[in-house]
Amino acid sequence: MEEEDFYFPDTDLDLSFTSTVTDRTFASSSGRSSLTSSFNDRLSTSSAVTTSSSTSTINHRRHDPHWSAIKSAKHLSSDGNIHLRHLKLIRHLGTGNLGRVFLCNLRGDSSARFALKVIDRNNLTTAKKLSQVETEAEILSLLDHPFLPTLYARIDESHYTCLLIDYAPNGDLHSLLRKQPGNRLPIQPVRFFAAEVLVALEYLHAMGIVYRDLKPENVLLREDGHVMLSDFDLCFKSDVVPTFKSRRYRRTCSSPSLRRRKSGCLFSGEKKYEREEIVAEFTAEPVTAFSRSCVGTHEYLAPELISGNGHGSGVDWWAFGIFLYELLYGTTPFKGGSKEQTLRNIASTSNNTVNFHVEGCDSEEARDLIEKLLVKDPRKRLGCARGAQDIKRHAFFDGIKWPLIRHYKPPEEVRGLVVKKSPRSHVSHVIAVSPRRRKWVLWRALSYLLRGKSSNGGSKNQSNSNYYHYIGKSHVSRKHV
Ligand SMILES: Nc1ncnc2c1ncn2[C@@H]1O[C@H](COP(=O)(O)OP(=O)(O)OP(=O)(O)O)[C@@H](O)[C@H]1O
Repeated sequence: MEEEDFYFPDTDLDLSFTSTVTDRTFASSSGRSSLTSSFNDRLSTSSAVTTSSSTSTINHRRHDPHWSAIKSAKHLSSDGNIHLRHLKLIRHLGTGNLGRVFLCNLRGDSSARFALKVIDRNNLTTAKKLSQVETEAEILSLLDHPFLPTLYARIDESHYTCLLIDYAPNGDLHSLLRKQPGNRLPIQPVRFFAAEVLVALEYLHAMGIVYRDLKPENVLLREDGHVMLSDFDLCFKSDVVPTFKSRRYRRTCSSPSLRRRKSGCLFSGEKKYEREEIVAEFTAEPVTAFSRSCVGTHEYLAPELISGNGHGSGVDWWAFGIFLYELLYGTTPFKGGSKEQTLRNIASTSNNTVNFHVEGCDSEEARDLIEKLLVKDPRKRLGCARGAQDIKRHAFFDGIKWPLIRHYKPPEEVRGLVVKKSPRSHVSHVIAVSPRRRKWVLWRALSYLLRGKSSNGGSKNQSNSNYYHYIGKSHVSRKHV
């Protein structure tokens, strides 16, 4: 497609957003819309972004080309703010419930590309839609995470509200799924995408934000193949009381040397041992979150959302279960012939009745995790008590070094995923390793680090890059209601 330039007139903006050059690759292809009826949740915090380009530059990514471009443009602006006249629209990326999204860059600086979400407030006919715009702007202004978009500027000019955010050139996961045989992905790419989404949800929950619209359409893919959750207009926010607790948990181990170890090791049979570990855990779940609004996308709605008796952050863990199922099986588990039937199927589900009689993944761990997430009673659902920690510990994610998650290399075997190599990707793949192998890898890494320390005077940077390098080499291993 030929790229066209759109120039913002300095005074009148009315004609600036009427272009219909659409990049179909990025338009949502599912037709699954999110429910927005009875949206009435109010955010509890005051808006952090009220004027144009007021987003703070204390962001840890201030040295990246996007922030540098923003800073230069601000210097050139007489009032120190970004205005629409500073932006050059390149093409239309897609249209959503609230507005249109354009690819753009700053005039005179094509090194950094952005997505500009343009909302014409004159077109928002209801108070509910206006409130959704404010919700999205407010949530975006709070985010600072590699798997979530950064808000570089909010621009309020004339009757437009524009949000300048990260551009994700690899489209969305739903479109990617449609390019795969059977509309499903192999287990390793699923582990990769699911792990990143899990970490993004964990961060949102720690900020007191309940997402409520998880679906492959809202998981965008960055240039380097890593995920970026989008669409925050259905979120709601509550308080979080972070806790730091020691917890005992049992792990199955097979090493015979454990037999000789102290009381923490429970003998259970000839070769298998259960070891009790005491782990200090940080949990920050919005446990007091409560809403009665029925919002989301039919196939992803949790039973408590449909019943309308009130819901909290557990709806995101239910949706995470549906998300995993869809990536692995190419469909959703409660899908009916109509939206009403889908809702009836979800409402009538009882615990442990997920239908796995469809062609797709045969991983027992995956099925077990999905079953534990798709539990009707939110009090018994995995993730609802201690948040993402419990899900991260599930065998499905065995072997993932969570602190290194953003350094994992995106899956290369996925058809249609064009990944630009990033210097950050040191760790080769998200491959499951046995506890024994993991211990060996850690032990080798430790001795490698110690050796490095004595020979290079203990340079921190040197040790870290060696560690990543070492781990890498040793193969650690649809619209609204
Ligand atoms: N940061 C981005 N980078 C690349 N494409 C984007 C970006 N944000 C949105 N898009 C594309 O623009 C389209 C419209 O996005 P938008 O967020 O406005 O609405 P939506 O995702 O369809 O959801 P809703 O209607 O619920 O708001 C999306 O389908 C997506 O493909």
